[in-house]
Amino acid sequence: MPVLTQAAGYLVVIGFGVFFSVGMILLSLFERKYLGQVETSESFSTANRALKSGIIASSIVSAWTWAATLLQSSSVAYDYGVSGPFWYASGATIQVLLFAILAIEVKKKAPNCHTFLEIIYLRYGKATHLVFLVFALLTNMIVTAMLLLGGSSVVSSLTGMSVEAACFLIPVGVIAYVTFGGLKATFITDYIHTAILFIIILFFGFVVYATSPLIGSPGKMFDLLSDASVLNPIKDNQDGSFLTMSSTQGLIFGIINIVGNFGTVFVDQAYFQRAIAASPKSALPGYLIGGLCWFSIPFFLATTLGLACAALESNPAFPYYPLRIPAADVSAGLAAPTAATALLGSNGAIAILILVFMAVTSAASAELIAVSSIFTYDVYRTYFKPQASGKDLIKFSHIAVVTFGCVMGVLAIILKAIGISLGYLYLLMGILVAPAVMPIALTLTWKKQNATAAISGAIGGLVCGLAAWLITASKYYGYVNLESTGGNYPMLAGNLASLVCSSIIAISISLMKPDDYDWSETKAMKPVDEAPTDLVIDGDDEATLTKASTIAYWASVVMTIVLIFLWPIPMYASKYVFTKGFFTGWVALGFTWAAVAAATATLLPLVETRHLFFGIVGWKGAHAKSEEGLSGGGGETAVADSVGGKFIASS
Ligand SMILES: NC(N)=O
Repeated sequence: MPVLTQAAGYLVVIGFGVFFSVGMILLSLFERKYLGQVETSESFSTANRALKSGIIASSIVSAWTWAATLLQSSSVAYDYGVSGPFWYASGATIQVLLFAILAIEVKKKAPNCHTFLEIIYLRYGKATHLVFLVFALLTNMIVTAMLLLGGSSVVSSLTGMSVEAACFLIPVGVIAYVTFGGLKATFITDYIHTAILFIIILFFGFVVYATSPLIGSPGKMFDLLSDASVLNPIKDNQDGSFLTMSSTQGLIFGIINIVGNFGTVFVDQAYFQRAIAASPKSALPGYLIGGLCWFSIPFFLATTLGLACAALESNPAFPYYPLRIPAADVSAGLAAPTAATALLGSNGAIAILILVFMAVTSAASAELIAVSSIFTYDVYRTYFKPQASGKDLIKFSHIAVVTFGCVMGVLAIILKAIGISLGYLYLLMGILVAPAVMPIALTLTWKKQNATAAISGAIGGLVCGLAAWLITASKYYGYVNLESTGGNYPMLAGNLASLVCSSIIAISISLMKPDDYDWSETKAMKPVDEAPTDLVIDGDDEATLTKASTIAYWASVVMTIVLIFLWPIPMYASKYVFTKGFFTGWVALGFTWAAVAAATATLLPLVETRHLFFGIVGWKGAHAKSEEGLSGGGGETAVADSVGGKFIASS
C-alpha cells in the first residue's frame, strides 16, 4: 500500500520540475541582461571549458549518482549484507578515478573537441565513428532507462502514481531546464541536487544510527543483523552472516559491478563532457575528488537503509510484516524505500522520494546534454550539415534534448512492460557497453591502435559477451528466460567476456599492424562559435598537463588497487565476521566519509566561485585577485565564472 497520496507524488515530480525550470529561465535572463552573456553552441555543450575542480567534482558526484546508486546498493546490502554496499561503492568509484587519466589525455590531445566521438572520427574515419556512435547512444539509453525505471518504481510504490505517468513526468522538468540552460544548467542544478542528496543521506544516517527508537545505534543494528543472520542466513556468506565481507555472491556482484561501470563511465559522453568543460588545471583534481566523494553515497546510504531493511523485517513496523520483502521488489530497488517507511512512516517516504527524485533528475540532465551533444556534433554536423553555424547547432541541440527525453519515457515504459527491472538492467549493462571500453581508452592513450582493431574489439567483445551470458544461463539453469539470464553466474560470465575479449582482440589486431598516430588532427580542432573559447594549450598548460598525467596514472591506479584488492580481499579471504566494535567502527567510517564528502562537494565550488559573487557586487579587489590562475582565452583579462563557465570581460 502506498504510504503517500498520489497528490504528493505529483507535487514532488511536477513541483520540483517547475521550480528548477523557472529558476534556470530566470538565471539565463539575469545573465543576458546584467552580465551581457549570450548563449553560444560552445557554451551550451562545453560551458566554455573553464570550470574549476570543485564544480567538476560536484557535477561528477551528481551525474554518477543514479537511482541505482541509492536503490540497487541498498538491495545488495539486503541481499549480501555489509559486503554489498562496499562492492557497490568501490566497484563504481575506481572507474571515475581512472577516468582522470582519459580526462587529461582529452585536454592534451583534443582541447577543443565537444565529444569523444569527434576524436574517433578524426583518428579512424567514418566506419569506426558509426560503430562507437551506436555504443555511445546505447550507453546513454541504458543509463537513462535505469534512471526512469528506478525513479518510477519508487514514485509509484510510495504514492500510487502510475508508472507510465512517472516515466513521462520525471524527464519533463529536466528537459525544460536543460533546454534553457545547456551544460551550464546541469552544473548549477547538479550542485543544488548534490547538496540536497548529502543532507538527506546524512539525515538517514543520523536517524538509523542515533535517534530511531527501532534501531538508534550501531550496536542495536549489529544485534538485529545478528538475529536476522540466524533467521534468514545469506547463502554463500561466512556463517550466513550479514556482518561479513566473506560473501561469495557479494564478490560476484562486485566483479559484475566493476565491469558494468567501466562501460557506463568510459563509453558515456557525460564524463568526457565534464573533462571537456574543465579548465586544464582542474580536470585531474575534479575527477579524483569527485570519485572519492561519490564513494560515500552508496557505501553509507546502503550501510544505513539497505541493512536497516534486513534488520527491521521482524518488526511489526516493517511494511511487509510478517513477510519478507519479495525478491521482485528488491530487484525493483524497493529495499531502501521500505526501510525509510518502516523507520519514519510518511516522513521517511517523502525523504526517500525527494532523494531519488534529485538523483534521477540530475543524472538524467547529464545524459540529456550528452546525447544532445552527440546528435549535434556527431550526427547533424558530421553527416548532415558540416557548415552548420553556431545558431543551427544550438537549435538542433534543443530539438535533440526534447526528442531524447520523450523517447526515453516510452522506452522505460516498454522495458517495464516486458518485466525488465532496474536490478536486471544494472547487471546487464556491462555486457552491452563494456566491449567499447578498451578501444576508447586506447584511442586516447595508445598510438598503435588501428581502426580495424577498434571496431573488431568492440563488436567481437559484444558477440563474446552475449554468447557467454546466454550459454552460461542455459547450461547452469537448463533454460533461457528473464530469470535465468538475470542470475549472478550468467551475468558474471557475460560481463567478463565482454571486457576481456574486446581488450584482447583490440590489442592483438593492433600489434599485428600497428598504427603510428600522433593526434595532430585532433589537436588542430577548432571551436564553432566566434567566442573566447579557442582553448590554446600553452607552455604552462602543457607542463601542468604532463605533470597531471603522471599523477593521474599513479593516484588512480594506487587508489584502485586499495579499493578493489588491498581493502576487501583480505577481509574476504580471512572469513572474518564483524564484532560489534568493528561494525561500530565501520559505520563511523561511513558516516565520517559521507560528512567530509558533503562538505567538500558543497563548499569547494562556493570557495572557488566567490569571485563571481564579489564581482557581481563590484568588489574590485576580490575580482582582480580571482583572475590569478584562471584560464582565460588567449591571455586577455577575464574572469571565468566557474558556475556558468562564462567569461566576463573585466572593464
Ligand atoms: N553510478 C552508479 N553505478 O551508481
